[in-house]
Amino acid sequence: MTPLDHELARERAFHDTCRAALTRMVDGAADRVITGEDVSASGADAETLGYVLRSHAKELREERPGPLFFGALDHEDGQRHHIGRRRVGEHPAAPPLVVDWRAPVARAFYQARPGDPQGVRMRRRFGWAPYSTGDSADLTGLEDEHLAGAAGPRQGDGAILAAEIERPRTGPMRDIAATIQPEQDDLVRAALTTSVCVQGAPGTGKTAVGLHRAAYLLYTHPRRVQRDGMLILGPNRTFLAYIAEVLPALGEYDVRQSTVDDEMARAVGHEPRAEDGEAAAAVKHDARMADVLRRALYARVRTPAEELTVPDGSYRWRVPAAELAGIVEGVRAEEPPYAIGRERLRSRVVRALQLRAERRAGPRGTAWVRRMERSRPVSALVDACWPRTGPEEVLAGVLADPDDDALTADERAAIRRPVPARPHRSARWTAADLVLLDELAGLLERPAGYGHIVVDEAQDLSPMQCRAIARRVTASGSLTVLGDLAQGTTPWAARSWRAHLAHLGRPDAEVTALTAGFRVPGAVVDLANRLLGALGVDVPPGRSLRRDGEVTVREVADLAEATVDAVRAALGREGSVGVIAAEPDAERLRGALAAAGIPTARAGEVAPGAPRVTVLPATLAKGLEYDHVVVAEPAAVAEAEPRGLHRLYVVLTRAVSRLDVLHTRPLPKELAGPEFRDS
Ligand SMILES: Nc1ncnc2c1ncn2[C@@H]1O[C@H](COP(=O)(O)OP(=O)(O)OP(=O)(O)O)[C@@H](O)[C@H]1O
Repeated sequence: MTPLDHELARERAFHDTCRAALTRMVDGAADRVITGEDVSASGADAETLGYVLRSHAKELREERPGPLFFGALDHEDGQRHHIGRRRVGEHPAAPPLVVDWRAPVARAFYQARPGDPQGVRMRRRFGWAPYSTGDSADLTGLEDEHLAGAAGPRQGDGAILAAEIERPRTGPMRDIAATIQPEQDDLVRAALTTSVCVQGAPGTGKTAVGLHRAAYLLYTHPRRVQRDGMLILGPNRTFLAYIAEVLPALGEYDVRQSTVDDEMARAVGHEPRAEDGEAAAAVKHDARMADVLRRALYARVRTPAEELTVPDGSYRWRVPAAELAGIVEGVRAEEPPYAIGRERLRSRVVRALQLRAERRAGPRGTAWVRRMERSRPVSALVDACWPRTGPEEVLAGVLADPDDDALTADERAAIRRPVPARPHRSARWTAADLVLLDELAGLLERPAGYGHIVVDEAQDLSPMQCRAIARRVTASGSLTVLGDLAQGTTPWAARSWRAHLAHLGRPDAEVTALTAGFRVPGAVVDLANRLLGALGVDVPPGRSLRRDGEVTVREVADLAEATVDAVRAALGREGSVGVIAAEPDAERLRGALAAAGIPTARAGEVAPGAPRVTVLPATLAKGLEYDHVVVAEPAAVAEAEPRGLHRLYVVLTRAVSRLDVLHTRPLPKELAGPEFRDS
């Protein structure tokens, strides 16, 4: 037996020990589940405790089977820690067999290096068979890195890390807990109160960082983050389906994952049932709309023309119009949410009545105050000066007559739309209208916030969408903003992070650039980077950490035929295949592949058993990745929309290993250059 075999045998035996302990943990958790009938605590408390324990037991039971650790640290003080996706230990107070990757003691696994060993003598990485369900026999390799002290020889050459980075992709996105890199770890473990912004070239791990940061914060601040809630926002449902498995794999099940559009629809209680033209959408998403809406709402507030008279038994209390006007102006100047302003006005008016009453007739109690507040004259005054209203009514008014100097005549014309005065509930709102309704709802009442929001593909948000997100963060909460200015494809996409962060309510958040790419091979990065100069943004170009990669760029006579051939060839290798084209081409190519007997999936179909080939329109490619990508007719992708070159940049950078670019028409000139050969 070689020393390596001996170590592997020892580690497999330890894994068996951990597995047995985990089984006892699962059984123990189930045994500890109680209900209101089992304990003497008050019914509600027992029910809450029971719920928590039941949830914990259920999570443990439903945990996906897999290896229980991926690394280990030998510390200079002689301690050894195995590190895995979750803690394994039967007794909460005793040292665990496996430490959770998020625990402070695990940090050195990601950060220690020869010049700065952080008390670590040796770091060990374990190699597990692909798709292992956690059978100890699947532990097939280990690599040791001696960082300090009596340095022994390094076993392995970093192949375990490289294999993890270069592994073929199938199914949904996976977690990267085993291989988080130091610069990623800094972002993952930033303090809860710190809002971070990551400008990352394609495939640098922005999404991965955001999801692991979410898991880290939930582990490190369970009470605070769980109490206020955590929200992950992605660009579309296809993307959400792709990332949906990552947090559960890290043991976190209670995180809301949504799109901005869905979040708006849920908040305002309407689905979008109409579409805006380009010009109207551009105006509605512009930051100036915030002022337009605020002015429209507060234009409803009026100063009273007459004095207030309230009968009270044999008395009549009077407040002169000038004093009432002062009260209204005073409340308005305080800029409370509109609904609170209404109640504040009511109580100040009653206070003015009370002062008069007490001067004449002695102290008035709470019951008197309540009676005055509900009295008809006071309610009529409040309704007249600070009328009750709702977001739909105000927006309908703005769209019917967008009479605000902040907008040009053309802009007013672009959004002018007759909306039935009543009932507003049945109006046909557009997606941009929902954002405006949400802005108004936020002016009427402060919404409940989340403790932390992770926003992916944030470069594509409009200023108004950014404001909607900013409103949803609690006063002490924070944001993780992830994006790439070069991948901005919406008409309002950000060109600078500073301005964007200001709309997100975090003008001072630090912007960190990630440039080391885990997805895109060097040859693909080189091709995509040819577009960068034409994209009008100042971002550092990405580079690749991968050693593999092939690119072919071919002019072909028949796009469908060439696509079928390229896909056939790709299917001879391992991994997923993505065929990406402009919308009408995508449908045509799907048909050609079907006719050739090649089944295809639609974007976002990640269920086991889904076909290996996905055909998708370029507009849905953002955030996704495939081992082999066939880009059909790049010129059509570039021409399909105003920011078509940005879209093409996104499309080209979806390839994990191999990229075929097929074209019948000339390539966009920005992409043309020296020919690519297989590398
Ligand atoms: N430290 C890492 N170890 C292994 N794989 C990694 C690491 N970081 C990222 N990856 C992998 O690289 C791929 C790209 O990551 P991710 O999708 O998070 O990048 P991104 O910056 O969001 O990309 P894009 O902007 O193109 O959408 C994913 O498959 C991810 O799992």
